[in-house]
Amino acid sequence: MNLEQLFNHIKFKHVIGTFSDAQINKITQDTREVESGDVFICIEGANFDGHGYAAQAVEKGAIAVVARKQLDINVPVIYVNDTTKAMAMLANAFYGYPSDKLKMIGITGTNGKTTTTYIIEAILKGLKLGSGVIGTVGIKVNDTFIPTINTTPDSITLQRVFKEMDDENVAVCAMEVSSQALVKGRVWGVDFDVAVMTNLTHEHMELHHTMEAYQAAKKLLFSQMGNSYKTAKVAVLNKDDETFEDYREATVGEVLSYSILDSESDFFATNIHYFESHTTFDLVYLNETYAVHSNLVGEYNVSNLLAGMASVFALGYSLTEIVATIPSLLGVSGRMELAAKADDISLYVDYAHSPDAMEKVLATVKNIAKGKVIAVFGCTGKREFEKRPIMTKIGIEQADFAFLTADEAMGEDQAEIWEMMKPGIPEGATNYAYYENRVEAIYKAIEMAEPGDIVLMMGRGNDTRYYDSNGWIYHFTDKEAAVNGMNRRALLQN
Ligand SMILES: CC(=O)N[C@H]1[C@@H](OP(=O)(O)OP(=O)(O)OC[C@H]2O[C@@H](n3ccc(=O)[nH]c3=O)[C@H](O)[C@@H]2O)O[C@H](CO)[C@@H](O)[C@@H]1O[C@H](C)C(=O)N[C@@H](C)C(=O)N[C@H](CCC(=O)O)C(=O)O
Ligand SMILES: Nc1ncnc2c1ncn2[C@@H]1O[C@H](COP(=O)(O)OP(=O)(O)OP(=O)(O)O)[C@@H](O)[C@H]1O
Repeated sequence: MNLEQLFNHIKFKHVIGTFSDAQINKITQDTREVESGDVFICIEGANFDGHGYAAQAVEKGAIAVVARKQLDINVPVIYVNDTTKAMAMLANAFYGYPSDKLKMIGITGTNGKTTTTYIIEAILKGLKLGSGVIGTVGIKVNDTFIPTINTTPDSITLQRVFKEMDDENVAVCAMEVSSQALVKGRVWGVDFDVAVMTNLTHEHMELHHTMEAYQAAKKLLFSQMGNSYKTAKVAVLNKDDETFEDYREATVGEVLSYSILDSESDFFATNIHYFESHTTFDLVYLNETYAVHSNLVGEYNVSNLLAGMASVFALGYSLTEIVATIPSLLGVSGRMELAAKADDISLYVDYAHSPDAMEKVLATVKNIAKGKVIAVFGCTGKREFEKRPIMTKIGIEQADFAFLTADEAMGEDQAEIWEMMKPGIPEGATNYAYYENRVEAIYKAIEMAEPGDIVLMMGRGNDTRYYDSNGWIYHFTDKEAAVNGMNRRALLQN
């Protein structure tokens, strides 16, 4: 594709300079990635203004630059009034509108997005369909894994990945859509066939400031889904969540509701039985009952399973076949994952880092523990300060004993984080201890555990990168600390 062909896809523009016939190598918004033959797009970000990098992009071989502000450079400049919108339009055009060719499921909500994408992936694999996943854990194109920085990447990365998915015969892509991505236009031009809402609770206030703004941000996924009945669009909505009516009104698509409380919902889970390592329930859809067996535990995962099954069903696949695939999912990495088990003590790692997720996972663990529930958790640095006492309170009130410690401090002073956690300690509570060092907290929790107990490490899931108070970044996983802690316990006992 040459410059003329690419920029024909933008209606309102002012071009300074003359386009050459050269083929475009790629489009990018980052000078650190610029190669000869690229088109560079200037984005005004949170830290830098891309316009300041335009000259550097030309030095590195950019053959055209898209800008909003006046530039003095010796390659054609395409002026537009919104470079982020232009970036989404150009990325779609450059990669040939690949999301139109895939079946796209977008999942939003505070908690449960990652889990739901992996439920969908397992169903797709069970149905022998090519599958794509995009989210917090990374990108998967069938079985090829690609690491990412963002839960929902920028529009260029997205379109490039969709193209790759299409080339690799992916039939359905399940992607997490963060509220930040919706607000910042990262998913502009993504043709979702199905949009899913898990739930909405207090999170990400550093960006949205109020719950109303946060709810409005997530609603964009539903209001942006194609306003046409030529291709079927479906909104899969959680009837147990307060957003249900609001989001139902926002979409022109057909709605499939799901619930574990309301028998009037389309996908209704009843007769639910919770076991230590699996869950069974009856799925009722239009008076037909399907027996579901899942290796995921916890009430919240029944909701996630309903969302996952409804999403694939919305694309036209047989519900009987979908239900038959559910046992194939053994678990989701870092989400209630058994990290170690010995002496009848089970150690789980989980990604709960919001008050609601903590409540849900602690309730689940209390349900299955034969003995005590010993929790280990902290609060992330540099964000969501108001969550800190709330999480502290929940952890101490719900666990039999809570080891409070550091999560990723992200360069913030851990002593400061702890000061903000302290007001959440319930009056008179004695069932907690604070160890600044997370490894020490995990070891102490393991030391305390007796047969029948569960140690639950929350907040980090399967994260491998740890960014501490001093600004140092190094490899650290809760799972490895748990295994080492169990070995240490065995040594201490002998
Ligand atoms: C605050 C925010 O949203 N930041 C995102 C944003 O970066 P930014 O606005 O800070 O960009 P910037 O660093 O100021 O740079 C501006 C422009 O100059 C360019 N530049 C910059 C430096 C240089 O040397 N050369 C150059 O060309 C940059 O490429 C960019 O185009 O655009 C980047 C590219 O798309 C994102 O990777 C980055 O996400 C950062 C890593 C981030 O932490 N984002 C969070 C807030 C986020 O989006 N989180 C959600 C998930 C949340 C959840 O559900 O838990 C997510 O979807 O990941
Ligand atoms: N439906 C749900 N409702 C409430 N809590 C949930 C739900 N599903 C999972 N959780 C809890 O939230 C944690 C994170 O789950 P998951 O990674 O699936 O959510 P997410 O929406 O992708 O989160 P993030 O946006 O932080 O990446 C889990 O480890 C579990 O403790």
